Amino acid sequence: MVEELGEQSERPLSITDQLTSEYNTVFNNKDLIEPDTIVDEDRIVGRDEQLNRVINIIKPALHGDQPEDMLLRGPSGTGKTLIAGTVATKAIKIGASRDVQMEFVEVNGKHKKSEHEAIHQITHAFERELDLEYTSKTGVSTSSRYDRLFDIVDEYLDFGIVILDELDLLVGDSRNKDEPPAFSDILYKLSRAKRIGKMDSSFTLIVTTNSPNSLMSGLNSRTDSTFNPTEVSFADYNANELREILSHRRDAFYEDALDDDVIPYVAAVAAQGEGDARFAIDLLREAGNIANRREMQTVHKSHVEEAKNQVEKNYVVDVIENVSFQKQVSLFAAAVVNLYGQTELGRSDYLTEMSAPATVAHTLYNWITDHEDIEQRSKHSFLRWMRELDTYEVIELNRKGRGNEMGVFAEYIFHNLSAEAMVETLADKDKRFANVLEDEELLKSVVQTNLKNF
Ligand SMILES: Nc1ncnc2c1ncn2[C@@H]1O[C@H](COP(=O)(O)OP(=O)(O)OP(=O)(O)O)[C@@H](O)[C@H]1O
Repeated sequence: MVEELGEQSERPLSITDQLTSEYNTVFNNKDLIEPDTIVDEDRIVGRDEQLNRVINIIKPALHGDQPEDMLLRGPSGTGKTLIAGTVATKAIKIGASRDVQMEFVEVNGKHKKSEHEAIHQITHAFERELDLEYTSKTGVSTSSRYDRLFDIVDEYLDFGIVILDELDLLVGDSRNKDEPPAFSDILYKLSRAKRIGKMDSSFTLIVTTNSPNSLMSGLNSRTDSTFNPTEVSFADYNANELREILSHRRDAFYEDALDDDVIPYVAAVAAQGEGDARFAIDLLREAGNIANRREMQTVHKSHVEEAKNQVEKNYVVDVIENVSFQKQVSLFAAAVVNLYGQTELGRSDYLTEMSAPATVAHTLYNWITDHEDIEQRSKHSFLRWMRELDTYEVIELNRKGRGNEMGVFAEYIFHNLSAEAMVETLADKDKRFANVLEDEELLKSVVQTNLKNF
């Protein structure tokens, strides 16, 4: 049957005309403000002390001596990876000119779920850098992955640099509570291999973390005695420093494409938050994207204002997707209380429609773990994870009095990202969360009964 098309509205321009029409963009060299670009030395602002320390630690490798391992500590976006990557890249170039064969690889603990996956990734990155045949991740034991890594370093390199970014996030979901986190085993096995001289060549570990306490307290005693890094601290940036960092990338945009107040404004917004240079750069890029979408030739302050919400949301989603499974279950429980408890929350004298009381969230945590046969951890652990999510600014932890000497209670507030968006994000990520949502009426009644009794 021939489909009746009916009367068609005139398309103003053909697809070809649209694709080939004039292309306007505010970006001259967008790469400069893309997330993973390692910029040249002359675009690094400040950080002289940290640069000097990292240089002095790496330098012995160029003379055949073993550098110490390093722990670069400090909040997100303060230049830890940038400094480590820039010094490593330069050292490799100098090494090549002196016949010292060096290579560096970087792996981020945030995106890795297990020790096996992380070691495979390191091995794979060396294989890629050295143009070697890739070996498979599956069907081989973790210890043979380590062996392959040590063989590569031994056979092809005088010296390897392994940057382990945000390593404290590599906890390893499938471990039970008595086992140390995955990062403890990784650090133990890598640093021990050097100690017992498993190879003729050697490597150094550069670990970066936002949370040195979680990292160091997660090490078991055997790791503690083999991994003794030199620590280098990175503080967050103030508005002036952020303005300088952004000004050094001004040429990412065409000459007249940025209003004069855009860079100072982006710097001020980022400084008010965490003093995070990544956030500042992301905000500037997103403001440019918005101007482009509107087909405007100049980025205005209003575009930054608009971009702010989007960038903040992306950050929260990124954290949620990458925290350990138990933290996700805890957050899911609290978000479910808020999402399905709106009626009760609205009626309450002490709570608001943006909150979820901690005790009810914990009851739901127990209910969800029973429902999906997930390992149930203590209330103490639940409260600790939620406190951590507060420090990552996923939720806000608030303590409130009920008045009339009825005591104080804790509540979680959802203002950066709605509880609904959190529930959706998690349900898309893991089918156990989607299962819990299947019987919506049951879930609602569990939440509401618990809120009534609160
Ligand atoms: N001093 C600086 N000069 C120029 N650019 C900087 C500086 N510090 C950070 N940046 C830029 O900010 C972004 C984030 O930096 P980087 O990835 O090094 O942060 P980090 O401390 O490793 O963060 P995280 O802990 O989240 O991994 C990168 O684009 C980096 O180039």
